[in-house]
Amino acid sequence: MQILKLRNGGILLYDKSFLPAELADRYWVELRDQTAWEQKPGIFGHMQPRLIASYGAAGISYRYSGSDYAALPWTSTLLEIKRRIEAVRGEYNYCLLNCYRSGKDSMGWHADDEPEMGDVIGSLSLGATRKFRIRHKTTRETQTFLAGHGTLIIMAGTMQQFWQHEVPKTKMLVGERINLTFRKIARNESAC
Ligand SMILES: O=C(O)CCC(=O)C(=O)O
Ligand SMILES: [Fe+2]
Repeated sequence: MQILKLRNGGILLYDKSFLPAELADRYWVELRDQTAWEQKPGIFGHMQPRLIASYGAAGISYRYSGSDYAALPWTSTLLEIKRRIEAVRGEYNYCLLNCYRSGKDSMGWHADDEPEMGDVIGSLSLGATRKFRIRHKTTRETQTFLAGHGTLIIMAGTMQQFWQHEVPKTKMLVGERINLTFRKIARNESAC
């Protein structure tokens, strides 16, 4: 496990081989086959270039790219993975899953800095290896990490305030990748 201290108090934990291969294989098959994958429109009405699904505690929903995603109830696979990541750092009540079907699927530069979002986000990758890049919002300093089968990346500290991250498209022939981001979302008490 590498612990990187980034500019302005960002913290990134990187463990390339967090999961043993057999366990990563089992989670990969279960999540690929048992997740309620959907493709959703993004902010400009185009479809997002990936499939998504969200799971979590009862009553948790998450606003993202202008849409509200009510969490489906936790599955035993997701609870097992959540416990493993919580043993490293964080405490989570929500998981957003992304499926990148090929090198054409991607996620653009963003920060998960919504006010209701906790500052520790645990991200597990399965399947094809893709680049996960981070960029400082003002200095534009950039670092690239390889997120492969069983890689854990935890973003913590002030990372979402000062840094953005992306999964760029690639022209290389790559297979499917599933990424899970575990988050802690504050309940919206004043929902009307
Ligand atoms: O796929 C990844 O590694 C990143 C996913 C991500 O940044 C997000 O879901 O907000
Ligand atoms: Fe993100």
